[in-house]
Amino acid sequence: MKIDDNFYMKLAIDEAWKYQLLTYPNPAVGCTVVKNGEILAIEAHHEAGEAHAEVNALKAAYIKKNPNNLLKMKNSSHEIHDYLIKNHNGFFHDCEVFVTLEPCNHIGKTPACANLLKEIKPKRVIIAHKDINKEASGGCESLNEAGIEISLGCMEKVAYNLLYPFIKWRSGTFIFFKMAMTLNGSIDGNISSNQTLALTHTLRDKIDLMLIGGNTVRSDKPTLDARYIVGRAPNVMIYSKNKVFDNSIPLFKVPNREVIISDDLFKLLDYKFVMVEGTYSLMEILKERIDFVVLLVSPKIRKGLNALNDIDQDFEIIHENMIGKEKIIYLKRK
Ligand SMILES: NC(=O)C1=CN([C@@H]2O[C@H](COP(=O)(O)OP(=O)(O)OC[C@H]3O[C@@H](n4cnc5c(N)ncnc54)[C@H](OP(=O)(O)O)[C@@H]3O)[C@@H](O)[C@H]2O)C=CC1
Ligand SMILES: Nc1c(N[C@@H]2O[C@H](COP(=O)(O)O)[C@@H](O)[C@H]2O)[nH]c(=O)[nH]c1=O
Repeated sequence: MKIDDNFYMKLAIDEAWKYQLLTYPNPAVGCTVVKNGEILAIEAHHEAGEAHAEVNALKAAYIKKNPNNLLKMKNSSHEIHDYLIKNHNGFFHDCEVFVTLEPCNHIGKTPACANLLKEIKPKRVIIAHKDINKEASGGCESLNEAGIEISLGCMEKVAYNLLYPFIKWRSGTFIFFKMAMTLNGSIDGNISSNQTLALTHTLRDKIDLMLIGGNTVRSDKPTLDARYIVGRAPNVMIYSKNKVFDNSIPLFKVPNREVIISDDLFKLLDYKFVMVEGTYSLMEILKERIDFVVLLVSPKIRKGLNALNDIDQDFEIIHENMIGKEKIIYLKRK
């Protein structure tokens, strides 16, 4: 394996994927800090409002070499920026910072990363993808003006898939289709581990709308809340022609949530971030509208409902991660 810019950037990209979709409305971003060939930190942005990937990585890199430093106690992005600007003492001058997205150049919920980098002056900043958000872009120019060497476009195509949800929800609607299955394709009953269910519930907590099929509501009698993480239950649209449901089904009883029963899929375009929980009937209907399929694969083989359907669709695997002992696979339609 060649240890080059692509190698370090891939580490940053993989770290960012661990938080894919969880950073909404922000993009998922990762960052690797390398000092004279030694990897000091591989970090990511975890959640909107929290520190950006660069800030987490610069903090971790500094602490790696200064383990008992006060910086350990600083958690907010503002505190970390302030501390590093005042105390870096040239620590980063021989560092290379690999970041999957152009460092932000504006003060939003957190201070500008480009400003922090200008102050601590790393040897080089390597960027995979330009920021498409006009408000936050301009980081490259700003670093250039400060005399910091920039390399732009390292693994840009791979980073594009990472950035894709952000690109879609900035300009319209991002729709992903989540499906849990066993290794042999069974989709009924309890499939996922508690850790994977917690991820599903974290996603439910983040989205603007969940879409679910009419039959699923009748057969599963679901709740569709975010109880595993004590989060916010999403608004739900039940895709239905029939439109007749027993209103004792738990999902109708969850407080502070809207339930729409509709056969109008154009309604999805009123929302920015939509999760579909479904299987093959719904996938067949929605396949042209779906941006990502997120498959949660449990390492079990068992008797159950399988893929007996008419769907015929090829996909590209754009990423895969483990969640505990289960696998999460991200797919894009070919
Ligand atoms: N493993 C997993 O992750 C999941 C498993 N499941 C399971 O999989 C099974 C199948 O689910 P899934 O494949 O998602 O599909 P569903 O059977 O839930 O969805 C299809 C529904 O879409 C509605 N529909 C179809 N065509 C139209 C149309 N032209 N206009 C309006 N509404 C329409 C119908 O609702 P109506 O009949 O009300 O008209 C139909 O019942 C479920 O029964 C459930 O048990 C479900 C979700 C996730
Ligand atoms: N069984 C299963 C899923 N099933 C989905 O969750 C719905 C039930 O939600 P709730 O009533 O809130 O628990 C069900 O109708 C289907 O959409 N999802 C997963 O991630 N993993 C699983 O193992």
